[in-house]
Formats: sequence, structure tokens, C-alpha cells
Amino acid sequence: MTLLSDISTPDNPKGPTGETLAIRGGQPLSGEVWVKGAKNLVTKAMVAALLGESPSVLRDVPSISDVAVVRSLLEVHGVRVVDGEEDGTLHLDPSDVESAHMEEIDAHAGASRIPILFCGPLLHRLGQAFIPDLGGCRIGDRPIDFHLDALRKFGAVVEKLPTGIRLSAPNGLHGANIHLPYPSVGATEQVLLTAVRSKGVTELRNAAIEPEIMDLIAVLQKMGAIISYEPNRVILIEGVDKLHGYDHRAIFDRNEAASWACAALATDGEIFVRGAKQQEMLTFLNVMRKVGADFDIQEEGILFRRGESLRPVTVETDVHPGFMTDWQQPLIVALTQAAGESIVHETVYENRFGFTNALVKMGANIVVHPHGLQEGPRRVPRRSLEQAAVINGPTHLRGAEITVPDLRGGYSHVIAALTAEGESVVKNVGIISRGYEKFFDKLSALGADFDVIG
Ligand SMILES: CC(=O)N[C@H]1[C@@H](OP(=O)(O)OP(=O)(O)OC[C@H]2O[C@@H](n3ccc(=O)[nH]c3=O)[C@H](O)[C@@H]2O)O[C@H](CO)[C@@H](O)[C@@H]1O
Ligand SMILES: C=C(OP(=O)(O)O)C(=O)O
Repeated sequence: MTLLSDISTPDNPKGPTGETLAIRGGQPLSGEVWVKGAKNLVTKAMVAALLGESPSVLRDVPSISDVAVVRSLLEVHGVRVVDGEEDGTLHLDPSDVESAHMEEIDAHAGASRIPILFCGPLLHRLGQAFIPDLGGCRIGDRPIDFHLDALRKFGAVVEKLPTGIRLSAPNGLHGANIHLPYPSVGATEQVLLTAVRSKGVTELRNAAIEPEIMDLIAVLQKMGAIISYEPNRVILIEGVDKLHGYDHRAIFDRNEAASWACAALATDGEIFVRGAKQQEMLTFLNVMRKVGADFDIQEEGILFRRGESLRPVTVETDVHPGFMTDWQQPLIVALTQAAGESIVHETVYENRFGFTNALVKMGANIVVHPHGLQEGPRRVPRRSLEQAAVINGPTHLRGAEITVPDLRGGYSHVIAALTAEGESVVKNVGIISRGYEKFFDKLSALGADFDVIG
């Protein structure tokens, strides 16, 4: 069994409290990295296995701490999770799902975003659930009101407790008509994982349609679910009485692929990202083209390098098929090396530019506008969103002592240190293991000059 005490998670350091790196920058990163299954699909597919009445097999699973957290939460609920012979394969057997002890669930509080997605499957299997407080990147207040509103429409009774939420379904769960105020990825997954076994039809409007969502729909269809993806962000789910296990190879992690592409640009290197595919990265590749990157799309992956020189761009983050919010932090490091003024409008989260303080400390010219530069209605209801960062370059970055704030911000700090001249000390890099498998091995393979010093 994977004990949570062995997992060092960013918001709830149980094991090592994160590492400190001494990084000597100024060298291009060049070589090959291999991206496996997407953090934002694999963790959800693991939860989906709870719904099956027979075992599932999930392939291309990365060894990241978010997977370890979900594995541990599944195991405390009686799911047997075993590593397969092929690297990155998990066998999940939900035959003996049972209620977990409260203290075992509490131990997972603050560990990741995923526990909230256990609601529907546990209500279907056990008629009740207790979900601990969530973790994940601190990039905004990240409420779960869309989730709870949807669960109540399915017939769940939701009780908020000091350390989480308790749910029950005294009359079972039934289909519902749900119109999301915003195409929330998590809320869409909440509806999918609940509707597939609810009695009757569920209509979901204003759904998120990210590639990871579509891959989760593929997983559920393999299990026997009936889900139709209609025009204009409408998804219809016909509830079924029974689901069986799946065998699925996860979609690749396009967030990690985009991160390494930005690393190649920032350090003026050349990185082949094995496993990256054009289709899911079209919007990112368009921005790469505009910024002056030279990329080569091949059968097995994509080769990224800086072109003649980097050009400034204006980018607005958005839901898919727009420019992913998870891509903007690594991109900003590359934009510090572009000749001119770039602007990044962050429209999904209200506090995702905090990482730029460290870049400014290293010499970057970045001004954050907390209330944005655009007029007009806010994209996410009720929230003062649409911050903007204005980046002027190129700037000469110098090594500094910095501390990692979140997953993508942490990756960006390391890349900035590798771009900078001189030595940097980067603290709390353990957060990066949430979403980047074998991060230190990959840095070494690309020629990065660093030591783990704490
Ligand atoms: C584990 C995972 O898959 N994480 C991804 C997921 O996060 P996550 O599913 O949490 O992101 P959402 O799409 O739900 O959040 C988008 C916006 O909606 C707001 N919101 C969301 C739910 C809710 O009940 N109420 C509410 O107001 C959020 O605060 C945020 O401002 O999608 C994000 C947007 O692509 C990505 O950045 C994350 O990497
Ligand atoms: C925000 C992210 O992850 P999470 O939602 O798990 O915090 C991310 O992957 O960039």
C-alpha cells in the first residue's frame, strides 16, 4: 500500500519538505525528454475505475505525486492498485470498495484537487462519501460551488464540515439538467463521473471540452457509459445500471510538452519532446510560430528550438481550444528573452502571476496589472479576474535565491535559473514532482548544471 506518509505533497508535506537546488545557468538545454500520460487525465481515469464492477488497466501513467495521492485515496477505500509489468501501467481492482476511516481520508487533506471527483463514484458505490479539503496550485481561491450545485441536482445531500464535505444519496442519484456558469474542467468531470451511473438522462451545457475531458469520455465509454458530445459545449449522458473496467492508454501531457518547449526557447537550446502530438497543441504551436520558435513536428514527437530571435507576442489564456492557462507561466520565462513588449492576459485564475516576482528579482522587466488591461465583463462570474502581465525584453537574467510557489511557477523558476547567468538557489522544488515525472533526470539529460543541496 502507498502510505501517504511516503508522499511529499506541496500543500501537505508529509515526507521530505521539498528539495533545494543550486543551479548554474547560462547553458542551452539540448537533448530529448519523454512525456507520458497527462496529469490532468490520469488522476481522473484512476477515479473512474471506482465505477467499474471489474478491474481496469491504465497505461502511460507518470510517476508523479498527484498520482500517488489518488492511488493512496483509492487504496484507503479498498481499491487494490498494483503496478503492471510494463513501465507506467496500473492495475486497479475496485471489487471490494468500502468506506474509509475518517482519519485515513483526513490524511489526504490539502494534497491535490482530485478528491472532489470521488463524490459521484463513492455515492454510487457506497451511498455516502466524505471528501477532505482540497489542495492543488494556489493560483486563486478555486471554489467548488459548481461541483456542489451539480451534485445537489443529481439528488445528493451535501453537508459542509470543518475539514471537508460529507455527502449522502438517500434516494439514489438521478439524471439532471446542468448549465455550468463557466466551462469548468473539474465541474465537467464531476458531472461525467456522477451522471454515467445515475438513473435517467443528464444534459450538461457550457461544458469544458479540453482534450483531457474528451479522453475521460473515451475511458467512460470503454466502461459501458453512453455519452454524446453535442455541438456548442453540450454533453448528454444516458445513465446505465452497470459499468465494467477499462484498458486505456492515457493522452500525453501537453502541459509538460509545452513547458519543455518554452525551456528550449528561454535557454536557446534544442529539445525533442517525445510523445508530443500536434493535434492537442495546435493553439500552443501557433503562439510558438508567432514568437519565432523553430519547431519540427515528427511522428514520435516535436522538436523545439529558438529561431533567429524571439519576437514579442500578446496572449490571452482561455478554455480549450484557447491558450491554456497552464502554459502561460513557462511561456513568460521565454518572453523575458524576446525583443520587445509582450502581454499575457490571464482570464482563468485571479492570482497566477505571483511567480513573476522571482523573475523580476533575477532582472526580468515584468509589470503585473492586478485588475487587467481589458475592459468588459469578467469571464468567470463573480470573480475579479483578467489580470495581465506586461513583459519587456530581452533582459539579462542573473542568478538569485528564489522559492517555488506552485507547480508551473516552480517549473518556470527552474528554467529561469537555467537561463540566468551565475548561480541560483531554488527552494521547495518538491512541488514540481506533482506534475513532472523524473524532473531531475530530465534536466540532467538536457545538460543542466545543478546540484540538489537540501
Ligand atoms: C487537476 C486538473 O485537472 N487541474 C486543471 C483544471 O483545474 P480545475 O478543474 O480546478 O479548473 P476549473 O476549470 O474548474 O477552473 C476554472 C475557473 O473556474 C473557477 N471555478 C471552478 C469550479 C467551481 O466550482 N467554481 C469556480 O468558480 C475556478 O476558480 C477558475 O477560476 O483545469 C484548469 C483549467 O484548465 C487547469 O489550470 C488545471 O491544471
Ligand atoms: C493548476 C494545475 O494543477 P492543479 O489543478 O492540480 O493545481 C496545473 O497543472 O497547472
